[in-house]
Amino acid sequence: MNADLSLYLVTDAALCGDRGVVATVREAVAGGVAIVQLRDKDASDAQTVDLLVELSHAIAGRALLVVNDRLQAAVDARSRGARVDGVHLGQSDASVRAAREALGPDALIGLTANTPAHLDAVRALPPGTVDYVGIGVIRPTSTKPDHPPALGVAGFRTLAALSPVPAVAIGGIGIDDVTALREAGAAGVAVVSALCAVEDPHAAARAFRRAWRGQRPPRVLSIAGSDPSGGAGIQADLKAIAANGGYGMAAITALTAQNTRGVRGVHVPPADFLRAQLDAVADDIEIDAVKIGMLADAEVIRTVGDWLAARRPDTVVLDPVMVSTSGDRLLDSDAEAALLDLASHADLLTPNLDELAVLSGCRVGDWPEALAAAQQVAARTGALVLAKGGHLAGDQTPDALVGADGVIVEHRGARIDTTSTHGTGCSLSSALATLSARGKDWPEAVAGAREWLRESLRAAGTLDVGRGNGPVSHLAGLWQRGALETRPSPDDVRDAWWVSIAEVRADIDALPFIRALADGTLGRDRFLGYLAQDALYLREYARVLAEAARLAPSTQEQAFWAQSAQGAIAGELELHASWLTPDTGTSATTFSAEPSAVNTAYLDHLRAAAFSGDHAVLIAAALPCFWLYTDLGVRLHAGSSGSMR
Ligand SMILES: Cc1ncc(COP(=O)(O)OP(=O)(O)O)c(N)n1
Ligand SMILES: Cc1nc(C(=O)O)sc1CCOP(=O)(O)O
Ligand SMILES: [Mg+2]
Repeated sequence: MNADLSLYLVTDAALCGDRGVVATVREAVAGGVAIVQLRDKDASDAQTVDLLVELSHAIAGRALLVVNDRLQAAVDARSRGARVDGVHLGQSDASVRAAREALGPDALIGLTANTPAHLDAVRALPPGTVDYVGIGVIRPTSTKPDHPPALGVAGFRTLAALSPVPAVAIGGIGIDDVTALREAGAAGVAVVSALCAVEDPHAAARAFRRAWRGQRPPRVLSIAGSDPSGGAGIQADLKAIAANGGYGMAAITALTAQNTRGVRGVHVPPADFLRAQLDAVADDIEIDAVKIGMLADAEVIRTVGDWLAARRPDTVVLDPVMVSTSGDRLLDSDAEAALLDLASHADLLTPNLDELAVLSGCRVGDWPEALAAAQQVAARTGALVLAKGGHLAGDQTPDALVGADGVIVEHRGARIDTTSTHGTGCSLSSALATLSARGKDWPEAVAGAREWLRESLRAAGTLDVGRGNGPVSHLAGLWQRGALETRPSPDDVRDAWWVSIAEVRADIDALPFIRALADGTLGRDRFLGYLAQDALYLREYARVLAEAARLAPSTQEQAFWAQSAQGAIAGELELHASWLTPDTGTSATTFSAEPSAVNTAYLDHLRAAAFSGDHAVLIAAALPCFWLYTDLGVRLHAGSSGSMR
């Protein structure tokens, strides 16, 4: 069997503690463990069979499952319907030939080998009898008191070089050993205490996977349709993967004739050719993550499901393309049922609201209903669900990561004013798969992918592609950060800053006070109260600007800051004085009101920066007031607080 041995968990009931073996395995597999070995010297044969059956259900095809020593237990568990992929045998356990005979040609048979003679014996066996060897111990370990002498990495390297089959390192391995062992020729690392005896096996497994992967970009395979206009499908996926730091690959499930104004036709190649594409990639390249998009019919869906069952990468994101933008169901009932089955192979699902309604069978008319439906789908499939609010009415577009127990994290933000939304679902799911494959946990991946997509949407208008709904600008971030020029101009840097804080600006625009100011409904007292606070603010702000003048490195800057300080006192206070007097309906006490909590916090921030003695820190703290005030004033004056600039 051609197995992924990279991260190999060997269980130990005592080290798993109160959490137990099954929960430990479930968490570690979710974190990226590729193969699990049930090892328990104290359990009876019957207990071992029972636990194999339970582990088989818990793993559900997400990793391989083998048993230590007990060949009959593997046979018996299989007869009870458990998926037991094989057995690991020591030099004094049953023979590997008997194991191969009992479990068949597709089973995974491992053998312990600690000397060159052991490896010579493997070489003498019929090819295909042993799939891998376990070589150890790397260093002494209390987990296996009767362990052989420690080899160290060098000793492992020597033996691995003699092995006719892939060699897994074991014994006293920690996260810091991974790179050296991989460079010494290990096909994987087998660990017990480093995954069983830790607080968070999921996080530990992800750390091991990151260490195993090293600094190379993750390999992300898109399994989706082709959109020749470049805005959606594998074309969008490849751009999104690259923009988020991955190496993109693509197996095409369908060819479409489409542009930004719609789909003219779809051609679905034979499903066995899709399988051939998938196997061709997997046979040659270690795939770290897959993103699954358009799957045209039940046969194609089942083909992908069968492939995942045999060669599942660490991360699987399924974007369940089931409903067209116009609301038409794209799949027949057989295909929808097959897609729901496929969903149980995924780590994360990214349905839009219409697809969430189909998957859950619930009404999804508003955001609370979307969250409830997402929780129901998560509970049913075992996958996490990203509920996407983009199709909601109104000017808010929330997203929420939801699990079986409810909302894990929710993001809110104003809708970005653009019609260039073609391919946003494809792009987002590809970004999520890539960020997860780079080692981010799902909340981090969701936050990063959402921010990247919003930046791509904000810049989409600059592409000017097609006369329909155009694509997002997948590489906008790279372009704006000057990745394609030698050095961004000050204007480019300023523009990039505006783009990077666009969500903050959108939130400011959405503030009730600003909206009331913009549409003329702000009450007089509210405005006078604001002026009173602003006057208190300006008095202190002037001191900060004076400090900036004092610290300024050049006379020109010194003059600028001194004039600004004078302006804060003279011009603004004079304006407030003309408003905040008894004949304008405010009493002296209004004017001398104490700074509000927000005002105080802001002033404390500025004072801390001012008296840090660092000019750069001071002007970095002081300038946002200048820039945002001007920006807001200009847009309010222009009577529009929607378009940014
Ligand atoms: C992956 C792997 N390698 C070596 C061993 C040790 O197996 P064995 O020699 O049978 O010793 P016990 O595990 O039975 O004490 C292993 N279990 N897994
Ligand atoms: C199960 C086993 N077999 C070994 C061998 O050398 O064959 S060492 C070992 C235990 C490894 O535990 P830990 O990762 O906690 O050191
Ligand atoms: Mg043994």
